Amino acid sequence: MILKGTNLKLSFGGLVAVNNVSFEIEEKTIFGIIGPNGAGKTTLFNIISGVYKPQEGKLFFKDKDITNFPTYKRARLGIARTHQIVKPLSELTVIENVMVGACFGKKNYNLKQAQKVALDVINFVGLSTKMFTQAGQLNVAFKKRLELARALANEPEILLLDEVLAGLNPKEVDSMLNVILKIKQNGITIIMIEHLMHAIMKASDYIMVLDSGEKIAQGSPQEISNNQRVIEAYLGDPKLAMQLVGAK
Ligand SMILES: Nc1ncnc2c1ncn2[C@@H]1O[C@H](COP(=O)(O)OP(=O)(O)OP(=O)(O)O)[C@@H](O)[C@H]1O
Repeated sequence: MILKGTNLKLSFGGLVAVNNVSFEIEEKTIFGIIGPNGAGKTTLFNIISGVYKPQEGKLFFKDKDITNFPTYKRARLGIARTHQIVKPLSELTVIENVMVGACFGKKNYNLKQAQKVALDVINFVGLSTKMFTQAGQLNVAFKKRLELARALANEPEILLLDEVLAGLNPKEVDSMLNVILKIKQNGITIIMIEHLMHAIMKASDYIMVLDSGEKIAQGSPQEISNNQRVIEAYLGDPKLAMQLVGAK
């Protein structure tokens, strides 16, 4: 077990965004998180990465209680994330952006070491042709790869991917999925939030389903796509419900 949450709870005023959520994530697996809009997925990511402190519950990284650790300490432990809205440093080139990631990661790299890590990661995610392009000039698909590269440059043990497939065309989705599976093969544990049902079903070893802040199911992709409660949760969004049933 690399990450464990117990009875996590976080409210915004009267709204309980994450309610009594517990989970255990095994090392070197892909753990998918799905749920309708507003289910609490991003809030849970923010609790895991340390942006928010839960009002109740605890978070453990390899049995170490990290509930009160600030974000930078979690990054040093090896927890890195991408953001739903990609935020590159637009004026800087791709390689400079990734070097920033390397400098703030697990190890205290100097510039030369950071450059080496950045080059490796840029090759790995397929961004080498864009290395000297200003980040602000990239299209969405390349910006998503850059976001992934910046997180990988932290040399994480756990990588949190927040909708890295959103806005990509089917070919780009396939290509990004291949990168994600390669990251897993390299021994990194991945926790991913995704609305694209067939993609998360294909990639994940286990899936946790949230609805209105609560965990309503957890299981293999096949178990989840057969789960009556999950299908009902998605009925407010018939298109997603059909994808879920079709994703069996
Ligand atoms: N900073 C905040 N202040 C107040 N309410 C918030 C805040 N962040 C999230 N919420 C609310 O908490 C609930 C859960 O939001 P969250 O973004 O975690 O859901 P989500 O499952 O990630 O949704 P989506 O799939 O639409 O991204 C929503 O009702 C949202 O409006």
